[in-house]
Amino acid sequence: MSIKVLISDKMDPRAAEIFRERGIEVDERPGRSPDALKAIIGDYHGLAIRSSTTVTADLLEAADNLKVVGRAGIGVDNIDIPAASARGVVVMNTPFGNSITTAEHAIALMFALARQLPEADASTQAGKWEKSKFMGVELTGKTLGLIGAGNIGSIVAARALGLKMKVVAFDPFLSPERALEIGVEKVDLDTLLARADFITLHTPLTDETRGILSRDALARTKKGVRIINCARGGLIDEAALKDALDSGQVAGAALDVFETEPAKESPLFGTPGFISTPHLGASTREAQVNVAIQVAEQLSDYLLNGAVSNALNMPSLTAEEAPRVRPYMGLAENLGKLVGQVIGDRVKAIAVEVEGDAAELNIKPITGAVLAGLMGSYSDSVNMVNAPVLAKDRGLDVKEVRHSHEGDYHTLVRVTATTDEGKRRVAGTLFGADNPRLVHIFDVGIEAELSGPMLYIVNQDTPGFIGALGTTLGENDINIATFNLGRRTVGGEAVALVAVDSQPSKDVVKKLCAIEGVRRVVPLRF
Ligand SMILES: NC(=O)c1ccc[n+]([C@@H]2O[C@H](COP(=O)([O-])OP(=O)(O)OC[C@H]3O[C@@H](n4cnc5c(N)ncnc54)[C@H](O)[C@@H]3O)[C@@H](O)[C@H]2O)c1
Ligand SMILES: O=C(O)[C@H](O)COP(=O)(O)O
Repeated sequence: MSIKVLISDKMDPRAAEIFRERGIEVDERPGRSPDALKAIIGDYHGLAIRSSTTVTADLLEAADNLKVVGRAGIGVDNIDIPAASARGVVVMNTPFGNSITTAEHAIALMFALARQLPEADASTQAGKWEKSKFMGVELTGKTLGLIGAGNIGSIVAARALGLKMKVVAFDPFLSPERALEIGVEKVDLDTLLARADFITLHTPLTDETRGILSRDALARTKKGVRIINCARGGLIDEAALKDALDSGQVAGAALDVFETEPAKESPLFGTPGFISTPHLGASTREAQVNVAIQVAEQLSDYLLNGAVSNALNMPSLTAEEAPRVRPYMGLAENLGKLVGQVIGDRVKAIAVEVEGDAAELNIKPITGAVLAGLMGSYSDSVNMVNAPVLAKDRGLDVKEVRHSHEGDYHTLVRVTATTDEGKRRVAGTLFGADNPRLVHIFDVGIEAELSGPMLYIVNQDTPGFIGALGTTLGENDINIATFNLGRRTVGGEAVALVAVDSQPSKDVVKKLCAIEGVRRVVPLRF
C-alpha cells in the first residue's frame, strides 16, 4: 500500500510537489468541514495542516492509519497533542520558518499604531485630507515591552533596537545571559507594564499566559500605551481592551489574532485607535514557501525513513541516524517486551545501558522503544510516542547510561529492571548491521532471536529435561522452531527459550510446568 498524505489547509504548492517527488501520494483538500475531514482521514498516513484545521481527539479516532501530523507553522494549539500521543501519532511543527515574517508583521503594526496609518489612509482616500487629525509618536527612544522573548520575540527585539528603542522583556524562561545576548533588559511583568510605551506579545497560549493582559494588567499599564498581539488570541482580555481604548488608558491596539477565529465580529471593530489583520503574521510568500518545504520534508522523512525532527511528542532522530538506530529500536522493544512479559508491572525502575557501537547513537529512541515494549506488554495503548510520558506518569524511574568501552560484544543494549525483589537484567546485540539477538536473559548467557510465539522456561539442569519437553510439546501438536539453552551452573538453574510455531494453551503450559525439574514456564510473544 502506498504512503498517502492529506494537506487539509491552504499551503504553498511546494509542499505537494515535495511529497510527489519523494514518491508519496498527496491529496489537497483545504477548507473541509470537521465531518468531511473525519470521513476521509482514515485513508492517510500523514496530515499536513496550518491553523485552520483542528486536530481533535474525535478526528484522531477515525485516523486509523495516521502516523504523523505536521503543522506548517509554529502554533500547535489547534492539535490535541495528548490525544495524538495516545494513538502513537507524532506531532511536528516548523518552529523557525515564519518567525522573521511574523516579527516583521509586529513591527509593521507598531509603525501603523504610532502613525495611525490605516485611519489616515481611509480618511485620505475618502477625500478628507485631515492633516491635523493624525498626530503620531516617534519610536526612537521609546520603550518596547516584550512579553515572550523566544524566536519571534528576540527578532522583534533586534529590529526594535535597530529603531533605537529600548527593549524590556518579561519571560520567566529567559536567562540573564540570553537577555544580554539579545540586548534586552529582563524585567518582571509589573515593571514592563509600568515602563512600556509599546507592548508586543510573543508567547504561546498556555494556562499561564491566557489573559496575561487581563483587565487588571491593562489598568497597570503606562497611560497611552500601544499594544500589539501577533501571537495568539486569548492572551488579551478583548472586552477589557475595548474599555481601555475607550477610556484612553490604551492609546492604540493592533491585533492579528483573536480569541475566536475567524473573527467576523468583535466589540473592538470600529473603536478609534484599533487596528486588525486576519491572522496574517505568517502570510508572506517567503514564510509560506519555507514552512511548506519544511513540513513536507519532515513528514516525508518520518514516513519514509523514521527520521524525526521538530516533534512535540517524540525525541528527534535525524535522517542520517534513523537507519542506524532503527535495528536497535527493534532490539530494545523486544528486550522491553521480554522484561514486561516475565516480570509484569512490578518494575519500579528501568536502566537502559548502551555499550560499544550503540554508545555512539542517540539513546532517546532506544529508551523509548524499551519503555514501549515493557509497558505495552501489560497495558493497552502504549506506543513509542506516549511511552516516556506514561512512564513518568506512573512514577517509573528511567535511567540512561552510555559506556563507550566495548565489552564481550562490539555493540550491546542492556536493560536492568528493578523490582522490590531486586534487579534483573537482559541484554542484546546486533549481528551484522541489523540482526538483533538476545545474549543475556536474567544474567544467564544465551543466544536467541526474539520472534513470534516463544516459551521461557526455568528448570533444574538435569538429564532428560529436553526430551520430556519435546515430547510434551509434540503430543500437543506444537512444533519447535528453535531451541536455545543457557545455565547458571552445571546441575544448577537452567533457562530455555523455545520458539514455537503456535502459541501453547494454558493447559499445555500446565503440562510443561508438571515436567520434573521445571520451575517456571512463561509464554511469550514478540
Ligand atoms: N500571528 C501569526 O501568524 C503567528 C505566526 C507565527 C507564530 N505565532 C505565534 O507566536 C508565538 C511565539 O512564537 P515563537 O516562535 O516566538 O515561540 P517560542 O517558543 O520561540 O517563544 C515563546 C516564548 O514565550 C515564553 N513564555 C512561555 N511562557 C511564558 C509566560 N508565562 N510569560 C512570558 N513568557 C513566556 C517562552 O519562554 C519563550 O521564550 C506562538 O504562540 C506562535 O504560535 C503567530
Ligand atoms: O503559529 C503560526 O505559525 C501562525 O499562527 C501561522 O498560522 P497560519 O499558518 O494559519 O498562517
